[in-house]
Amino acid sequence: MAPVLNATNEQADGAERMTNDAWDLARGHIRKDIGAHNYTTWIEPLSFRSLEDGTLSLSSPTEFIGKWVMQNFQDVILRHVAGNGHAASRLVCGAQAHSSARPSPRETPDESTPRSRARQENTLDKRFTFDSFIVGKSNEMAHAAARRVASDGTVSFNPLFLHGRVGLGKTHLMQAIAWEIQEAHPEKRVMYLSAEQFMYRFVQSLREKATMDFKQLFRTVDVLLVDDVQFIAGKESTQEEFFHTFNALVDQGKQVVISADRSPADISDLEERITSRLQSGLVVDLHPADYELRLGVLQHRVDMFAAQNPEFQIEDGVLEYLASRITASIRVLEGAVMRLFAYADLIKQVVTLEQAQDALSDLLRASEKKLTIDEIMKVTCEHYALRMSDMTSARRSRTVARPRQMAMFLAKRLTPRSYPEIGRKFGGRDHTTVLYAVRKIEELIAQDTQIAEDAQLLQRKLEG
Ligand SMILES: Nc1ncnc2c1ncn2[C@@H]1O[C@H](COP(=O)(O)OP(=O)(O)OP(=O)(O)O)[C@@H](O)[C@H]1O
Repeated sequence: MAPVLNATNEQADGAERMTNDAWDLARGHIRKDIGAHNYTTWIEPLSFRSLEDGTLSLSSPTEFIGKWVMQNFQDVILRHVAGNGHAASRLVCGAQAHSSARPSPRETPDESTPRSRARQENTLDKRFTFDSFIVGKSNEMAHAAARRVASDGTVSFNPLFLHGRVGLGKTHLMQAIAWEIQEAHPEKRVMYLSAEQFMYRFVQSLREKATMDFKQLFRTVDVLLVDDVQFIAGKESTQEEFFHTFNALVDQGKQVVISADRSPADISDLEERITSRLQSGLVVDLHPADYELRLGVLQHRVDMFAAQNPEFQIEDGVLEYLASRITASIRVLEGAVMRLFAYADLIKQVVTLEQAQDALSDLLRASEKKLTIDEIMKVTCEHYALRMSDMTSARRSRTVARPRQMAMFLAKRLTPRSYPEIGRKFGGRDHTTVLYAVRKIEELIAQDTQIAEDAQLLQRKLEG
C-alpha cells in the first residue's frame, strides 16, 4: 500500500547527500511556514552539520535554543528537508549536535503499532491538535465545523472549506482534523498536503509516466485535506487533476477539507466549475483574532513554557499588554512570546513590561497605534452621549460613573499606561479607583451582555 500520510517518502528514497545549500533551500520554506520573527529567533542561528542515516544534525548557539527548536520546530524542519528530497526522519539540534547521535530507546518509535506507523509516515505537526487550539469568537464557527468533520462517522458537508488571512489557524485546524481521525480510525487513509505538494507530485508523476499511480493514490484515500488551494490558481493542468480527484472523492462520499487565504469566489484564475464545487459544501472563514483570543493564545503558550521551565516568571499585565498591542496575526503573536522566552532564558529574572517592550520593540513599533487616553475618553463619550468633562468630573451618578469606568478599563487594556498615570488623566483620581474600575468592568463583562457588547464595540472602534 502506498504511504498515505507522507507526501515525501518516494522522493526521500532517492535522497542525494544533503549540503549546506540544500539546508538553505529548506530554510526558505521553513521561514514561510513559521514567520519571519520565529525564523530570526530560532532557525537563523542554526547551522547545518550533517544528514546521515535519516538523522539531520544542526548546531545551535546554546543548548536552550537547540532544545526549543527540537520541541517546537522538529516537524516543520523535517517536513521541508524531506520535501526537498532528503530522507530525514529525526532531528538532533544542540550546541554539541553531532550526526552520530542515535535515538535513545525511549525515543525510538515502536514500529509495531498502527499509531506509531502513522506517526512515522506522516508530515503532520505534533503541535497542531484540537487540544492546543484556543477557541474564541473569531474562530468558533471554523472550530466547530472542524470538530464535526473530525468526529462524524457520516459526511455532513463536503467539502469543508476554511479560509482566512495568513497565520490565523487554518493549517492548525486542518492538521487537528487529520490527527483526530487518524487517532480514532487508524485504518482510515487520511492524507494532508499543501496544494503546492499536490502539484509537485502531479508533475513528478507526469515526468515519470506514473499518472495512474498518482490517481490511484489520491482517489483511494478516505479523507483528503488540501492546504492553501489558492496556489493552484492559474495552473491549468494541476487544476484539472485536482478537480477530477476532488469529484471522485466527493462522489464516493469521502470527506474533503480545503483551505485558502480567501473565499472560493475571491480566488481569481480558478475555473468556474471548480469554484462552484468548492462552494458546494460548507464555507467558513476565520476572522482576525480578537483581544480575548490573542490573550488566550499567549496564556496557553506561557503555561506550556512555564510547565517546562519552572523558574520562568512574567510580571502581571505583560501578556495583556502584548495581546492589546500585537494584533497582526496569531503567528506573529506566537513569534513574540517565543522571543520573550528566549529573552527570559538569557536574563534569568522576572520579565517586566519594560523588558518585554525592549525585547519586542520592532514588533511593537510595527503595530504601534499610538492610542492615547484622550482618544479613549472621546470615543467612549461619543458612544454614551456624554461630554468630555464627565470623564474628569466628580459626578458619581451611574450614567456617568459606568462609562468613566469603561474608559479607564479601556485605557488599561489598550495603552501601556500604569494605574496611577490613568488615575491622573481621569481628573486626578487615585490608582485604587482605576484598579476598582478595571475589576468592576471585567466582572460586568462576564455577567452583563450589554456591557460586554459595549466593551467589544469600543475596543474595535479604537483599534480599527
Ligand atoms: N486558535 C489558535 N490557538 C492556538 N494556536 C493558534 C491558533 N490559531 C493559530 N495558531 C497558531 O498560529 C500559528 C499559525 O497558524 P497556521 O499555520 O494554522 O495559520 P494559517 O492560517 O494556516 O496561515 P497560512 O495561511 O500562512 O498558512 C501556528 O503556530 C498555530 O498553531
